[in-house]
Amino acid sequence: MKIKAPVTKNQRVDVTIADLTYQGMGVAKVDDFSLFVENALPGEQVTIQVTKVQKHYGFARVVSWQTTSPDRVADVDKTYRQTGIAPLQHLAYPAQLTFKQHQIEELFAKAHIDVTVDPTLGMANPTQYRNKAQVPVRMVKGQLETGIYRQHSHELIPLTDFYIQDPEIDKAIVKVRDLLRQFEIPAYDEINDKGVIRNVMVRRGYYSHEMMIVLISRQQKLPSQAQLVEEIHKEIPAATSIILNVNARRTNVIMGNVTRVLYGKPTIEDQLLGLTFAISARSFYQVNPQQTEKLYQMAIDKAGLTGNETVIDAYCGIGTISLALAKHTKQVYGVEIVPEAIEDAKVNAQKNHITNVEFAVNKAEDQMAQWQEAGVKPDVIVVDPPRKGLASSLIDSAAKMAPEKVVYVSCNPATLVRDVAHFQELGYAIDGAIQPVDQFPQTPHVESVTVLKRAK
Ligand SMILES: C[S@@+](CC[C@H](N)C(=O)[O-])C[C@H]1O[C@@H](n2cnc3c(N)ncnc32)[C@H](O)[C@@H]1O
Repeated sequence: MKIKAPVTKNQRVDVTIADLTYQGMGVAKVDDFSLFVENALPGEQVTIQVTKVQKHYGFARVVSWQTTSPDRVADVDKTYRQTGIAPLQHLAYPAQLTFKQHQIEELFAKAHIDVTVDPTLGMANPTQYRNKAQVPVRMVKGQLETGIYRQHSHELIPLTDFYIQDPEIDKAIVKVRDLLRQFEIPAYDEINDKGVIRNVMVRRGYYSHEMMIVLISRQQKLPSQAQLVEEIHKEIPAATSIILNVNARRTNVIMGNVTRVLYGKPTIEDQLLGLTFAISARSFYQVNPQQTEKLYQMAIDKAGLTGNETVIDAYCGIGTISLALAKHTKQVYGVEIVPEAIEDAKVNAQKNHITNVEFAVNKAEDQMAQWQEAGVKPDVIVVDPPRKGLASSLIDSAAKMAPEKVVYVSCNPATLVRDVAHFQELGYAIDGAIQPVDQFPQTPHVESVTVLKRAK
């Protein structure tokens, strides 16, 4: 049945914002037809102008506010919202934390699963927290620029202060940008698939202050490579690792498969919970180090280890959770799909003199099936998957191994709910409250820890 939208493009309407989507957009209803409105908060009375009408919903922008929410932060820089750096910046931080808690509650309620969600653990200073930046390099108005894309586009907005990033990283990006200009290294031209330098990635150790700079190039070698590297090293002495990554493909994936050390070490080091970790360019490492310590401690506490357990850490990255758990238990098995991350994990076990861990490079779902067939009997399984959540077969294998507990570290409550429902079908139930931890302030992303316990 064709639904006739009650509004047309460019029409102005007075509305009260009814809700906030999980992406941070205000929701206005006109005769039950939803309009998504950027920079609008629940309760606000606004005049909106319709910008797009689709079959079942539309989009609008605020023309004027008649009333504003008590949770509104005034005078925010709209670039941070438009680029997706900080889509929730206009919402006061305590309200952001409540928004995240409610998001988990709502998603479980929709699935008819009874849960308690504790208040989100936030940060004292919820800005400048990111330890990693990946910025595109493009020509804008005839000049090489670094910045960020406008949301849902490939239009580069030049930027030097990224607001949620470690300011030392922002400064390093500007220095690299200036050197790229000085050596006249051509920026990548996406439309014609020409040019050289595509992206710059910078990662900085929160405790170590070591910095890794990765130049992502379309070519095997950069023009003036030796001089450029020498100058980067001179300008940024903290850069203990300067890397070239080659990505010659026409793709939105940032890194290619070839990684070459141009200066220093292939890894930088950082510490978490008193352990030292080597991190290579292509390995995952949590972006908010202060909150990561809280998150991991929460996962360790909730695992309730006595020292005698066998634990599986699925999606283990460079072994951060595995090694933090290893100190509290008998044996840990970790699995991860990225080979470089597992190389880091093995080095990290040695660095921290930890011998009761075994790491495997594999798809977690395949490795879990192999462990199950081999008769591994974990007492606890920790999972920390990417946003798409757990493979269904992983849950089946996990349940067959009958661990007492599953500790689920999730960065996406929607897939968490789906996976919890599957575990419930296999005899597991949520134990205690779900704990959200704010890993991504100013953004709508929600991280949490949930414990599932096997029915006796
Ligand atoms: C959210 S990260 C967690 C990593 C680690 N636990 C940490 O806290 O640093 C998810 C990890 O899963 C890995 N991954 C993605 N798909 C996978 C799969 N099918 N099997 C195993 N690992 C996978 C990614 O490379 C990434 O390291």
